[in-house]
Amino acid sequence: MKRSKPTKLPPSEGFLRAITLIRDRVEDTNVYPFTIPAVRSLDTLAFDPRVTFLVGENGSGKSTILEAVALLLGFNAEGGSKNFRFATQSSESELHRALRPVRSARRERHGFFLRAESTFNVATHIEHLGIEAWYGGRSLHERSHGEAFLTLVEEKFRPDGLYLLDEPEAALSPGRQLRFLGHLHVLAQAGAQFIIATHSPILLAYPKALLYELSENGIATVAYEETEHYRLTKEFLLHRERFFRALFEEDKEEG
Ligand SMILES: Nc1ncnc2c1ncn2[C@@H]1O[C@H](COP(=O)(O)OP(=O)(O)OP(=O)(O)O)[C@@H](O)[C@H]1O
Repeated sequence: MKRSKPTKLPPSEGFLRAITLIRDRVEDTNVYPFTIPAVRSLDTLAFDPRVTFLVGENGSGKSTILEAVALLLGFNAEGGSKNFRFATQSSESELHRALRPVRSARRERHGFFLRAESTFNVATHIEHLGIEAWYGGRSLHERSHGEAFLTLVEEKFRPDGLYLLDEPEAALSPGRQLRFLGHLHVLAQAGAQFIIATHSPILLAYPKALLYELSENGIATVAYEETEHYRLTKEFLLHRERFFRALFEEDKEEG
């Protein structure tokens, strides 16, 4: 009798369950980053085992929290894998020193912290290390921003990896954002964990994600359709002439 191969189920746990703010370790709540409402209100922030998004207005604290998680887990502040040790300008906050990670029994074997502004520096460091062969055999500098980013995802991201991404959409056209979502889904279903700060209504639509919205009121879970990003983009695409009427009102008055 022919036996079917046992299917290997992906692990149900992620690597990082949560982060907890230890208030006793906060020296001064009146200075950055504790002046940011989302940081000030942090207590325990639980992550989805697969995909968590941080969404919110510019300056709401997404990058600050993502960077603190990266430093807490031992990533280079400016991006890259845990083996990357380059720095161009040190500007990280002290938040990671006041955080405690709540880890699962699983340990990530791969990982990347990518910030929008440092894909270029990550590419430079890869060249410096002479490891382009790992990234498709061609310098990441010889690719566009979006191509370099997708090459990293396609060549380097693994199911046993933890990935912290800051505005990955900055590099990607809408079509490539969809392609990225395809990779994200395959990797997440196979066991990878992602924590992503984003403004993209396309990425945020990923149906299996946990969404946190950062605002003046702190940080709270939110449904996709309730995010400002979804509502504003939808309204704009459906009724852009209304927006233009309101936005360009001044022109009319002056003319
Ligand atoms: N090194 C720093 N020192 C002081 N304030 C800072 C520093 N870095 C950021 N801030 C301030 O902290 C707040 C949160 O910044 P952060 O970069 O975390 O926001 P964000 O939600 O990621 O914004 P964006 O969507 O524009 O990337 C902002 O008001 C910013 O000006």
